[in-house]
Amino acid sequence: MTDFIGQCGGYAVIDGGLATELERHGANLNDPLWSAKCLVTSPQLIRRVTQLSPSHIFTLVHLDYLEAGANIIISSSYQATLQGFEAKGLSRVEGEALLRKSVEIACEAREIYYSRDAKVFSDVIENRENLKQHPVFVGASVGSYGAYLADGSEYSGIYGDAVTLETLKDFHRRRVQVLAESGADLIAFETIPNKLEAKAYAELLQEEDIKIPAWFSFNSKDGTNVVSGDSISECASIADSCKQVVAVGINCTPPRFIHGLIQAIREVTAKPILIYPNSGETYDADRKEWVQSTGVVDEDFVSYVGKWCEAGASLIGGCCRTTPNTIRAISKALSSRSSSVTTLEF
Ligand SMILES: C[S+](C)CC[C@H](N)C(=O)O
Ligand SMILES: N[C@@H](CCS)C(=O)O
Ligand SMILES: [Zn+2]
Repeated sequence: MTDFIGQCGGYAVIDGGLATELERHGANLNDPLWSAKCLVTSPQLIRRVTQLSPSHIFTLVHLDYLEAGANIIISSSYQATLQGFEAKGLSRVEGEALLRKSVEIACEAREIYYSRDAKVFSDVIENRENLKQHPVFVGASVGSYGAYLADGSEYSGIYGDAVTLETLKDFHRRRVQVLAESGADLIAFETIPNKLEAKAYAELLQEEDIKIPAWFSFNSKDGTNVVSGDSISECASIADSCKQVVAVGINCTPPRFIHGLIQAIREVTAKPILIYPNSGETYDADRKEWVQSTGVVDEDFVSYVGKWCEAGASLIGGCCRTTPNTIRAISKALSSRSSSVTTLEF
């Protein structure tokens, strides 16, 4: 991850809200599968389908984020679980295929992005040796058990005593195995709401000898602890102790809480720190809608970026309710701090 960040110029840009963009393009995510519903019903909403007629051009979310400057795009598997698919009547084999599909869509978007960029560059630049293009990783999203519950539990982290370490490991095991073999560059464990789930992920990575790296990203609603009330230091320490974890951080958390959380994480790990906050709005899990009043506009969001870098973050993006515009602005803010770009071999 450190090499990748170096290739990105010292700071890597993570994409923005995926579900947010699907909704903006008309998807109704009021479903237990939330954004993963589109994997079952309309993958074309997530993958750009470029045909000759402009009326057939669908907005493709991954590609929009790449064009906005993202170095890491995160697959649509956040709420894609084998158990959730089975509840919809899909077989285990079909569910595993959909998990792979979520990563394949992101990898295809990266290919389209590279080939388009190559075409644009080759039209204007004769010497291909000089072509510069930003590197891109695909992260396979793993949302928490609370995300699968589809009741906003990833913002409480309270699962009850019946849910043990073994419950969580068994819940995630096959999904993690499938995603690890999907062609993704890393597994993005996102919106981790408590210490128990972090421990379950760390043990799974080791027990299953997962061959691709992972990041652990927690969420907070007070700037001091993760949402369950567990200490961010303890959570980040679990990530620090796991050899497959190559970055640790915070996502889907209001921007105003991020600075202190970066400082707390830096005290317990030397691994790269990632942050991709949400807009600061609140999620109404019953209505499956965001309450707009508490959010910040892109300008305010981006005004934090310099301070987050100074506190130690080196991977920065956005989560729910952020858009390609947010990511474009982050990319611009980071490029003024970056030291280099890579040369791409076509
Ligand atoms: C990150 S939250 C907005 C995802 C959606 C939630 N798990 C739900 O199903 O309501
Ligand atoms: N990768 C997910 C995170 C939800 S918290 C998304 O952007 O929809
Ligand atoms: Zn989010």
